[in-house]
Amino acid sequence: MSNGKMTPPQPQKPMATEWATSRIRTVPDFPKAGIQFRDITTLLADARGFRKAVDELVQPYVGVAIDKVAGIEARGFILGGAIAHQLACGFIPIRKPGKLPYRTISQSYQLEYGEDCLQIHEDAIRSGDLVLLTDDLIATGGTAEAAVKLIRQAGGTVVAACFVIDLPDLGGAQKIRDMGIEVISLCHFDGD
Ligand SMILES: O=P(O)(O)OC[C@H]1O[C@H](OP(=O)(O)OP(=O)(O)O)[C@H](O)[C@@H]1O
Ligand SMILES: Nc1ncnc2[nH]cnc12
Repeated sequence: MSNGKMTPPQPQKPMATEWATSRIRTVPDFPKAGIQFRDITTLLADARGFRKAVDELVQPYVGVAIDKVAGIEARGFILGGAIAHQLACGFIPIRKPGKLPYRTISQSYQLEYGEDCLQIHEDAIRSGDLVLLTDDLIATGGTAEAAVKLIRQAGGTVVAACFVIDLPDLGGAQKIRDMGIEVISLCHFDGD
């Protein structure tokens, strides 16, 4: 300050996304010690919260050319099904290994708390399909990155990726933006 006076503390404005964060439960030390698990089941169980979450995830893509919504197992199925219905698009499940019955393409990846693999049916996407990717949460971005690689390998173009929660300190959203993909999220938790 040039006049030497201290700025008085400003009242914290409620975040625009307070409606979402207030409906998300944090479970400490799940599934491993030190992880603050952001649990969206409490948001999903709330009729207004679930509807608003889906409406806000859909809103930027109304009128945008999208052929398919791809949802990542497991919570991405719940959101992705609703988003695909609202956008009148097809839905593609991106699943954990051994769950899809037909021929698959696989991609392994690192998690915040371990390693895993995702699969997609090799014929789930037609060449040139425009795909909206969704999941409940993006942390390190390893899961979403693997999903993007699968969609691209199958011949699709990822138009955007949308999440309820971003953990920005883990850098995942930036990782996906660096792949040339628009990322939106409804709320974020800092310090994870
Ligand atoms: O950005 P990342 O660091 O990759 O983490 C994000 C992923 O972690 C969670 O799923 P989880 O792997 O816990 O699987 P689940 O859906 O079977 O619980 C979440 O639903 C995302 O899919
Ligand atoms: N902190 C977290 N909460 C919920 N899901 C997650 N996936 C990776 N990190 C997570």
